[in-house]
Amino acid sequence: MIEMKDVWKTYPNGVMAINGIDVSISKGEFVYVVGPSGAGKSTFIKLMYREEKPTKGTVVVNGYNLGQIKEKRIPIMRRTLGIVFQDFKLLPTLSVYENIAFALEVIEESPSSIKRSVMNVLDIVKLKNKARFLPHELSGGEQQRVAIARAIVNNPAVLIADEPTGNLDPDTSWGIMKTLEEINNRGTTIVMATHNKEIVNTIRKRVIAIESGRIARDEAKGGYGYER
Ligand SMILES: Nc1ncnc2c1ncn2[C@@H]1O[C@H](COP(=O)(O)OP(=O)(O)OP(=O)(O)O)[C@@H](O)[C@H]1O
Repeated sequence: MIEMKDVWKTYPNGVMAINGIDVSISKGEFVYVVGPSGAGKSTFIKLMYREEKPTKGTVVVNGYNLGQIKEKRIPIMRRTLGIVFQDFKLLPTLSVYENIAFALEVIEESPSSIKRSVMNVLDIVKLKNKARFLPHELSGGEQQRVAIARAIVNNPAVLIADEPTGNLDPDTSWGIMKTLEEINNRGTTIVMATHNKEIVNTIRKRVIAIESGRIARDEAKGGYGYER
C-alpha cells in the first residue's frame, strides 16, 4: 500500500527534512505520525501524495512510484487517496452537498450515481440533514466531517490526514476520531499526523515517531511519547 525505501528529502533551500526513511504501511492499518515541531511529519506525509518529490529513494503508494510518476498522471494517482487538512479547505460558496459532489464530478459520474455516493458519505459522517447548508453555517467539527466525507467519496484505499483535529476543541476532536475509526473499520488505511497526545494515548494504534527526519520509533500500539 505505502512503501518507502531509503527516502531522503532536501528542500531547495538546503533544509534536510527527511533523512533516510524505510517504512511499510499495509492495507487497513491506522497509523499515527507523531514527533516534535519541525521534525518532518508534514514532509513525510507530503511525500505520500506527491506534494513533494523524494530527493533520493523510492516511494510507492497504491502501486504508483511517486519519484518517477509523470506530472500528468499525478491527478489519477491522487484519486486513490483521500486527503484531509487541519484547515478544512471547503469551497465557501458551495453547499455541503456540492462540496462533496465536486470531487466526483471531475471524474464525470452520472447525476444519480453522484447523489447516491454523496448521500452515502454524508450518512457515514452523520451529516445527511445538513446537505444544503453552506460551510459557514456549520460548526468546526461539522466542517471537518464534510472535508472527510469529500476525501472518502471516491472510495480511496488510503486516507491521509495532516493534523485533522488541529483546529478543533477536545470534544469535537473525539467525534472526528470516531468518524475516522469508522472509516478505518470499513477497510480504508489511515495515516494521520497529529500533536494530540490525549488521542494517541487513548485510542491506541500504530505510532510512527519522526525526529530530525528519521523514524525514531515505530510501535504497534505505541503512546505519544512527548510532552505535547
Ligand atoms: N517548502 C519548504 N521549503 C523549505 N523548507 C521546508 C519546507 N517545508 C518544510 N521545511 C522545513 O523542513 C523541516 C520539516 O518540516 P515539516 O513541516 O515537515 O515538519 P513537521 O514535523 O510537520 O512540523 P510541525 O509539527 O511544526 O508541523 C523544517 O525544518 C521546515 O522548516
